[in-house]
Amino acid sequence: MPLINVIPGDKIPTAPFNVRLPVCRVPGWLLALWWLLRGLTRLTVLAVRYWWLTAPTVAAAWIRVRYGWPTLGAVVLVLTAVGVAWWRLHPSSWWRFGCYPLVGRWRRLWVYRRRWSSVMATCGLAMAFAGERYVPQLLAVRCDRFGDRVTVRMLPGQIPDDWGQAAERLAYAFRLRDGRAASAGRPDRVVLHFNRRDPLAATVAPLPVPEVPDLTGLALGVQEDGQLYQLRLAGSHVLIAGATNSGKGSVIWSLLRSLAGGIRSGLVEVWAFDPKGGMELAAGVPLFARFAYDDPDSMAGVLEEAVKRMRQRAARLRGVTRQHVPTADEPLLVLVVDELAALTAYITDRKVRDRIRESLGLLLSQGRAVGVHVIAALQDPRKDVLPFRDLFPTRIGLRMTEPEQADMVLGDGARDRGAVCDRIPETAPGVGYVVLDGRREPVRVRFSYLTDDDIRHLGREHRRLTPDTDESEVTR
Ligand SMILES: Nc1ncnc2c1ncn2[C@@H]1O[C@H](COP(=O)(O)OP(=O)(O)OP(=O)(O)O)[C@@H](O)[C@H]1O
Repeated sequence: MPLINVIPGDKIPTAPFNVRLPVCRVPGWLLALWWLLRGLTRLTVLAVRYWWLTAPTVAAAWIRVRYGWPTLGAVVLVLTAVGVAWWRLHPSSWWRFGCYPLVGRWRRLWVYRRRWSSVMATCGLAMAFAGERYVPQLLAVRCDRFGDRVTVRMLPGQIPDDWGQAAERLAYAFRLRDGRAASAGRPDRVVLHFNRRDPLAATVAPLPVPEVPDLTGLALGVQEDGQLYQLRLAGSHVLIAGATNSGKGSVIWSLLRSLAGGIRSGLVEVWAFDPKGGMELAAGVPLFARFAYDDPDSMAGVLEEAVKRMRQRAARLRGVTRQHVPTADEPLLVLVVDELAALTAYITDRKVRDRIRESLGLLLSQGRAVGVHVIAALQDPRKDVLPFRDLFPTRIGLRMTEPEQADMVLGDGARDRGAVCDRIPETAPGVGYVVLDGRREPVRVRFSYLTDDDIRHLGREHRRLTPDTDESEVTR
């Protein structure tokens, strides 16, 4: 038995009452006094810990004894009126500072505290050491409109990934459906996110188009915590993976919309490839400098032109700068490919396929520094379908059909850390997971959705202003 208990968890006594028979005779009254004192101390601790319950109860009892029922009724009435007035006049502060803190305390006591030890044991998060049992400590519960954020102090030896794997079981144990774990500011803590309602249930309307696109943060959608999701295109290529109808088109169009200001001014040049016959991208033709579809041979030719342009640019910039800065003379070149696998795997003509693969490999490995970026969507992320998966620094995982596909797209262990792409319902197109800089756990995002009218309107409002803009010329 160690001399000092070094485990910072809640210790569970092996039996409800640890009564040890005294070696010497202790008088019965002393024993009774001892138990009474212990009971009183425990009661005081509970009264202080749950002051938000005990303080109003004591105050109500005192008013009732001192002034009688009518006064107590009047005080309750006034407090209710103040609450209602606050709610009507300033609902956001009422929810934030009045309601949710109280609901959080109540849920901590009633939902979590009550079942904590048993749930920790049944979900495999409790441990035994030196004959004693320990459970992780429940530190705080915060509520908002969508669910609970539960902060826990982990036991030594546990990491947030252990909690990520158990998160769904924990959610069900606490009678909720959706759970995931995220690391907290301190290394001994983990935050469990349990949702009652999905914050991303509603479709996200198209976001405003900035005059000058910020390539370090293009706003494409909304994150689960309500913040805008901003994608860093500078120095990156983007891979969008998802099953059919998962909303890949909405990611592409959100991206094109955020770039539209630059397309109009000539800072950004988009070359679009739509191997599925032009169905997906045709509505935005006025935005594109090149639009290749249908014929694999011509698409291979356009890709080779892009490689040529990249090489010329690299030769010009060599020794001048290490990162290209877009100008109207030398714009950012963005290659958008809908269904990349149709170029890399499904083409039967081997020669054409090899030409395409070679060009793509060169663009992906050498394009970033010289302002040539590839944005590609695909359904099947397996390596034999997309050999250059690892050359895409930014990856987006939408709804997928197999659990292991999340790891293929977002990196090993992504699913255990919460990217459950296979669990995204078919009723939530445009919802996906992304990995943000400096965040271990993938973040759930909903991308904005542009209808065909929105796309046509975008094309009209932000069509390229350079003199060569002519749909018949740019469409191949
Ligand atoms: N972000 C979104 N928000 C709401 N609904 C969306 C969103 N994205 C797509 N949808 C809906 O889902 C349907 C399919 O979307 P989309 O065509 O973008 O999927 P996809 O993954 O590109 O499919 P495919 O692989 O067949 O081309 C759309 O017609 C639209 O109704």
